[in-house]
Amino acid sequence: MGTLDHLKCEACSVNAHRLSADEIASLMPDVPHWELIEDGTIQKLKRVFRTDNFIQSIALTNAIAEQAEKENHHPQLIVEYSSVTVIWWTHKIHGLHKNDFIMAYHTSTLYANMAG
Ligand SMILES: C[C@H](O)[C@H](O)[C@H]1CNC2=NC(N)=NC(=O)C2=N1
Repeated sequence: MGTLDHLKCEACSVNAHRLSADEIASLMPDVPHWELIEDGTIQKLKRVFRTDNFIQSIALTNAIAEQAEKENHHPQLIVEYSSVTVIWWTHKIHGLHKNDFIMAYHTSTLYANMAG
């Protein structure tokens, strides 16, 4: 049970707090297997989820989509026959917000529950 387990996304505005390097470093342990990447000047969280087949990739994608709609916070998804790549960042602030860590945590939980 991590510190992000019971957290929900907050509504994000253009003035929302973009996480500092220290804040990101303190949150990374809560999202094991996620990678911090730089896309130009934008920091993002990325994880590749392996699947057994395309149907499973689509099922994981749909589960992530449902959660994203519920939280009104959406990832970039790359759906392939044996993996789903999930990339989180907050578009409005061109960087990482705590919402991204919350959603990365919940995405990992979805995957773990699907994998059984
Ligand atoms: C209008 C709507 O609330 C916003 O555009 C939301 C939708 N989902 C979002 N998802 C992400 N990752 N970043 C955003 O800034 C964002 N904004």
